[in-house]
Amino acid sequence: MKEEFDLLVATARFPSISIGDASPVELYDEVQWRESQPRILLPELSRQFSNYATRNWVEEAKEIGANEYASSGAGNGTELGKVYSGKETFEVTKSKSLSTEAYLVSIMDTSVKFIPDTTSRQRRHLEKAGFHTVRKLLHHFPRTYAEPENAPGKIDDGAYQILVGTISSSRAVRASSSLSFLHIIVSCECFDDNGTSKKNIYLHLKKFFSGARFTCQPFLRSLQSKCKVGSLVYVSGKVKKLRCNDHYEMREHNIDVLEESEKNVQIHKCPYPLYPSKAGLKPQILMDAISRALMILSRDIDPIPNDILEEFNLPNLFDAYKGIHLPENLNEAACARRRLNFDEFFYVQLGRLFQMLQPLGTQIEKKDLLCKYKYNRLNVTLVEEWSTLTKSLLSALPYSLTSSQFNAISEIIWDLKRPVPMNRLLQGDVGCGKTVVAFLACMEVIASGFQAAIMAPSELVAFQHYEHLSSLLKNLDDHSRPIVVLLTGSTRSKQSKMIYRGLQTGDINMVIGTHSLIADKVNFPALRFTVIDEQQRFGVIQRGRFNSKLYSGTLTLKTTNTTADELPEDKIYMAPHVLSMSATPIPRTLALAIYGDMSLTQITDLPPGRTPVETFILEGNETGYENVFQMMHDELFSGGRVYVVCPIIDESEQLPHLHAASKDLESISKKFSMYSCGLLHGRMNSEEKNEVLRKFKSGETCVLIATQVIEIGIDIPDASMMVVMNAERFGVAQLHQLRGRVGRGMRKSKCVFLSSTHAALNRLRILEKSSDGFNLAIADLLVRGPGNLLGKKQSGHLPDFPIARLELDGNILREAHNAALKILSTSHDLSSFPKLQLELSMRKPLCILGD
Ligand SMILES: Nc1ncnc2c1ncn2[C@@H]1O[C@H](COP(=O)(O)OP(=O)(O)OP(=O)(O)O)[C@@H](O)[C@H]1O
Repeated sequence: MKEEFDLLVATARFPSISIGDASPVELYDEVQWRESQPRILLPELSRQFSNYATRNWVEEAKEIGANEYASSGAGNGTELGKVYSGKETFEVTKSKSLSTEAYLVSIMDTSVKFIPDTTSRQRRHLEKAGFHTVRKLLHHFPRTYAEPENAPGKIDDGAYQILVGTISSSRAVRASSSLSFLHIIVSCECFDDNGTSKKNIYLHLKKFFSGARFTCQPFLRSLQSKCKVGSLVYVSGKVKKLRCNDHYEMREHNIDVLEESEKNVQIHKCPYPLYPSKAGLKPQILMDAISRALMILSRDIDPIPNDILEEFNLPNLFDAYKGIHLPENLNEAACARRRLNFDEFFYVQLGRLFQMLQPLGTQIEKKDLLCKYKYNRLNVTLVEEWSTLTKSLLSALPYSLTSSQFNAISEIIWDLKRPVPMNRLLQGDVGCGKTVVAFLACMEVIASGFQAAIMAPSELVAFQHYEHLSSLLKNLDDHSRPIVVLLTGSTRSKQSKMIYRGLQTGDINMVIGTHSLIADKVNFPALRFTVIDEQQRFGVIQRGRFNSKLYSGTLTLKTTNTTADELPEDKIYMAPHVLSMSATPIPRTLALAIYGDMSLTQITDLPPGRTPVETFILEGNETGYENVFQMMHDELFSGGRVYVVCPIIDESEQLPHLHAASKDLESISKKFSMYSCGLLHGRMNSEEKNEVLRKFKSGETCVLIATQVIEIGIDIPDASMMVVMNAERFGVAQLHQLRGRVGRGMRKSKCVFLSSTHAALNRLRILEKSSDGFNLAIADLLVRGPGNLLGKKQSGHLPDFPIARLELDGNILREAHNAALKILSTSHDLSSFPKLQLELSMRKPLCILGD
């Protein structure tokens, strides 16, 4: 009773966001919070901090808490605790009541005005720069540390260096009526090239200001006064030798001027944090505010229980903040970074898993789901238990499934039989055979009397899937063959209307289409299974819209062997199972970060008989083209078929070096006049595109000149060679996708990437060395970062990790995932961890939870 009341006081008055059926997640809003609080804690806090030097605020807070809550009948147990105050450590009494715990956690979210010795002017400046709360301020991390003791003794031309020195000249110069610059020369003591004797070197740092207002004398004087001659400074940047001996330019520099008082104190043995400035606030001011903010923290602020900290070998949060801002040595800073990094991942994982558990009804279901994640258990339904329809399609296939395909489909069917909606990502390299896995899963759902839908990323792919499935279904008996239709933006309106009606009445069992499937007018009374092909091409909202489909109509389903009347009522109102497919293999780490709540199935092998595509990286010069044309000639002569991919459709005056598909069609048709050539690009309508592809598939055309419309999903097993013009314009993952359009049949295939710049050759060479999409994705992740690898739509939903680097911190992410699972296994609704509950609501994973 008491605990409930305390938690309410601490949290319940924040504005909140509701996500789906989950209970509202509260948002911190400083102004509203302060205004709406019954003024139990904050005015007192304010009083505390103003008398900070002489008074013990935690003790008082406890007293206040005790007095306030005594009137509400709450008693408080007490124990001895410690509060860090910079130089001193106070022995204090600490309340064990939940309210005080919550209060200690919420210290992080109090206004910066409660930081000791903060003037109202400082506060205004901090708030203007976005530092409204202590948390915001403490999360402004140093970009690096200077170590005066270990400062590099030698100048390394071309390297990024941090040096300590004295300003020997500082000039603010008006260069023209609209341009000025500040030229600072810093003198540093360094070893000479032999490393024997010391000498003075001079670093030139220049900063330019453009605009008439930056050329006035007061401005120039103030610039100069900020960097006075004789000031001690840390400078960091790229060092570049100048002509004059011992003079160097420092590019992309940062300069930290030490205050007079710091001169003696700060040239200490500890690493010196170098902060990025923000909104005009000098690093020095930020550093000062941060070190004062650290004083009001105590060891109790850590919401993560001790056993988790011990298990994952993490420092306490208080030590982590201290360690990142005021480290004694670099090891301490690294350890602190690991903890803060862990937190970034942990709360995202905790939030997602928490949200996933919310809709589940019983404790058993919740436990079962968590166990599944925890032990990565492979739950499968054996072939014998598959429906007759699924088994019939399996026997109608012209090949046998690979073992990975078998595992994938058995796992999916197991999920389909659960009452909990599946949310699974099926990953596999290009051409590994994901589509047939999806088809088989659809049959299982249809056989149990429900509807299935496949949403493809383009009309071309939707059409191809439709043709592929229809050709497989032809081998089935008439009476068991389900009704499958194609619905895209190009479907004629009369036909569309019939399809809408068929879906509504349940006459149609399955629909393949594009995003037109999620249009409002499409009603699926019994949609039980949705496949989203190339899911990264769809936005999160588009994907999510399928979930609402089930509720949009009354059920009057007619299927081959079940009627609506026979369907159990309780099953009707479930959101559909979702299988997302992706051929852009995302490294597991990244998948976990984005899809913390998704199960992952991977197809790891390719159908038998496939040989790796031979890859050539060539420079697009005369010799390069001669070689390529010779290869094309040999390929066509021996009966192969060739794709030529160009980055643009029509020639462009602005980009004359880019190959245009329409222009290349002319030149290639001339060069290979014995063979017919086709053209495919995004401006053609659906019918034209389908016709061009049909001709290429049947061999009527042997060369297909196309833009990157063919990048996804196109499946023509007889295509045996690809030439990509201006390959430097594409990312590695994209080129791998393109290359995946060949080598899909038994014929040995080759792929040539022509780069019009010499510089890009090295980047492309990785494709020569590896044909494994996962390796390439990891390489791409390291080179271009997660945002580029995932593309806009997905990276927009990538949580914001200010300190963690996904490409490097995969292990910590996995640990954070396991820790979140452990916590939720102990308490499904986090009721045993009120501090965590509060912290989760205070943090900002809400945009992510909104997925
Ligand atoms: N087990 C198998 N044995 C032989 N061929 C197979 C097998 N599974 C699928 N295929 C064939 O391999 C080709 C590629 O399959 P599919 O289009 O399903 O691949 P995918 O994984 O969806 O590829 P992409 O990601 O490039 O679209 C198809 O022609 C398909 O018929």
